[in-house]
Amino acid sequence: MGQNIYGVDIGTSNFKMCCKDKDKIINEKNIIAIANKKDILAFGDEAYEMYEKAPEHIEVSFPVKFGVIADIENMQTLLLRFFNKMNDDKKFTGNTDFYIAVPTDVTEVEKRAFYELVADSKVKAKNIYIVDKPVADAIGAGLDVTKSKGIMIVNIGAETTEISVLSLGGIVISKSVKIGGNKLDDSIISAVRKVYNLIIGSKTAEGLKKELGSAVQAEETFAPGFGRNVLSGLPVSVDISSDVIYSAVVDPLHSIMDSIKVILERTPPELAADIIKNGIYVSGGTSNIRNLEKFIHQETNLAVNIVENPAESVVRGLMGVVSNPDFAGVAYTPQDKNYD
Ligand SMILES: Nc1ncnc2c1ncn2[C@@H]1O[C@H](COP(=O)(O)OP(=O)(O)OP(=O)(O)O)[C@@H](O)[C@H]1O
Repeated sequence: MGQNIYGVDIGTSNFKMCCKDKDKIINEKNIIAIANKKDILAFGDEAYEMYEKAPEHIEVSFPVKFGVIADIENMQTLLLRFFNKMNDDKKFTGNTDFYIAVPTDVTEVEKRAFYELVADSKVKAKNIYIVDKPVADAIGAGLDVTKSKGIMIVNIGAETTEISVLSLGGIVISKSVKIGGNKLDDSIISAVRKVYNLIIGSKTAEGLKKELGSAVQAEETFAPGFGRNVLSGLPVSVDISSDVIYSAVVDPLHSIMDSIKVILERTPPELAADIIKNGIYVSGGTSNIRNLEKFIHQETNLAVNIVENPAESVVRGLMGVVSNPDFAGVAYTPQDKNYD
C-alpha cells in the first residue's frame, strides 16, 4: 500500500492537479461534454474542442462559475476523471491525501463545498486539507509567506481576480472581483462586431487576445478573425488590428486596477512599506497578456513581478506546502476553522 498526495486548484476555466510522487501537472479546461443528459463524451481539453460546436443533444458545460462550484455532480465526475488520468488510468490502491486551494472572498458554505466535493467523491481521500488560494499562490511564486513581511499577490484568472495582502502565513486583506480573462474575451467580441461587423465566438476572441492582446498600446499588428458578417450573414475571415483588441481589453484591465488601488489604500502602513520594497506579485493565466507589468507599474508606480508560469502558481504552491515543513501551518481542515 502506497501513499500519495495530490494538490488541486479548481478554476473557472482550468482544472489543475499535481501529485507529489509524479513530476507532472495536469492543467486542462475544466469542462465536460455529456450526450443525452447521461453519457460522458469527453472531459477537459478534449471536451473544450466541442465547446460552441456541439449539436443540441450534447451539453458542454463548465461546472465552476466565478470561482465557486455551481454544478457539484459534474465537478465530481471531472475530479475523478482527472485523478484517473494523473494515475494513467491505473487503479491506485494506497492512501490518498488531498490539498485543495480555496478562494478566500467567498461564503463559508462556498468554501465548504470544495472540501465536500473531494470528501464525497470516488477518489476516496484519507485526509483532506485546505489552503487559502492566495497563500498557495505566493508559495508557488517562490515566496516565504511565514515571515512578518507584507506580500501583495494578485491572481487574474478567467472569471475572477483575487487581490490579497499576506503576512505571517495568513491573509490580512483579500478581495475578489468578478473580472478576468473571460471579460476581456467578451469585450473583444463586442469590439470586433462594432468595428468589423463580424460576429466571432469566444474561442476566437480568446485566440485574438493571446495573439494580439496587450495591456499598453503597442505597434500595430494583425491576425485573422474568423466569424460571420452581420450584414451578409456569410462566414468570412477579416484581418483584425491589435489596436482594436487593445481598446477592448484596456477597460476591464482598468477596472481590475481600480480594485488593486482600493486594497493598496486599505493596507496597513508597515505592510505597505514591504510592498513598496518588493513590488506586487501577479499570477493567474490572464497575467500572460503582454505588457501587463508595464501597465500596472504606470498605474501604481510600484515594481511588478509577473510570476513564472503564472497559471500554475497555485498548484505549484500546494506542492510547496506538502514538501516544505516550514509551510505545514498554512494547511487546515474545516474543523480547525469551525466551518463544520
Ligand atoms: N497568453 C495569454 N494572454 C492573455 N490571456 C491568457 C493567456 N493565456 C491564458 N490566458 C487567459 O487566462 C485565463 C485562465 O487563467 P487561469 O487558469 O488562471 O483561470 P482559472 O483558475 O480557471 O479561473 P478563476 O481563477 O477565475 O477561477 C483565461 O481567460 C485565458 O484566456
